[in-house]
Amino acid sequence: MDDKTQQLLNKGEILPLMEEFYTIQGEGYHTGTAAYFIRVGGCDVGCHWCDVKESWNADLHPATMTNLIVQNAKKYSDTIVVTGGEPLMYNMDYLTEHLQSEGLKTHIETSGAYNLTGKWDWICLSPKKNKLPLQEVYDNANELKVIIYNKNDFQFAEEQAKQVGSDCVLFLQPEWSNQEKMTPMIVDYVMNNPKWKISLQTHKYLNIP
Ligand SMILES: C[S@@+](CC[C@H](N)C(=O)[O-])C[C@H]1O[C@@H](n2cnc3c(N)ncnc32)[C@H](O)[C@@H]1O
Ligand SMILES: Nc1nc2[nH]cc(C(=O)O)c2c(=O)[nH]1
Ligand code: SF4
Ligand SMILES: [Mg+2]
Repeated sequence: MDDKTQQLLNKGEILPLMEEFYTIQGEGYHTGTAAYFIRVGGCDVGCHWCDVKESWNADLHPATMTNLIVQNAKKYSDTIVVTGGEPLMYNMDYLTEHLQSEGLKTHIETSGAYNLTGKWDWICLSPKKNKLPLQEVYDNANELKVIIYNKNDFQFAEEQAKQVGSDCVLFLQPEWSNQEKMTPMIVDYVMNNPKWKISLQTHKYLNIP
């Protein structure tokens, strides 16, 4: 990458764009709400069950002018979900300032493992054991969405819940490949521990992106 490109990337004026699509938010607090998704490439967190491993290598995704991403997004929806990959590997200030100045709501899906940049109307924090969130992301999370792959993850979820603010909405979401096994356990867990809610990947049941 040349110096000029690197500088634009550092300022968030370009971003490696994997895909963008208009769909229904399938997960968490805003489930059921129409939203435009911007998926940024690049992630080094390495979740073995990640459902978008194609996103991990940023070099495979074209550096795209952030202004163009914003001008396109505003044609589709008032609500923009920025996801990845791990969007906080990049400076999100430029993208979110321009989305908000167009009157759009900015939502993020993040592992919280990198500095919190950007101005967000909603932060969904999905913490990962192999690269824990930074304190500033815990402090600003609007929802905590812990993925349940096995029984040990309930303990991890409780530890993570201690780190977020008292208004943060708490979700347990079954890992997709293991959901037949874990969903009944999550149902029982939520009935016994009603501070938690269950989140399903409803877009996968609906066969939409
Ligand atoms: C693909 S990640 C991208 C954003 C960010 N890297 C993160 O992990 O939050 C988007 C959401 O999908 C969740 N997710 C990824 N793979 C999953 C799977 N196999 N089953 C359930 N949820 C999954 C993540 O935990 C996260 O909440
Ligand atoms: N419909 C839909 N909802 C989602 N919520 C979070 C997603 C993500 O991959 O970040 C996602 C996704 O990929 N599709
Ligand atoms: S942090 Fe997110 S994108 Fe990265 S590997 Fe884990 S689930 Fe996938
Ligand atoms: Mg997804």
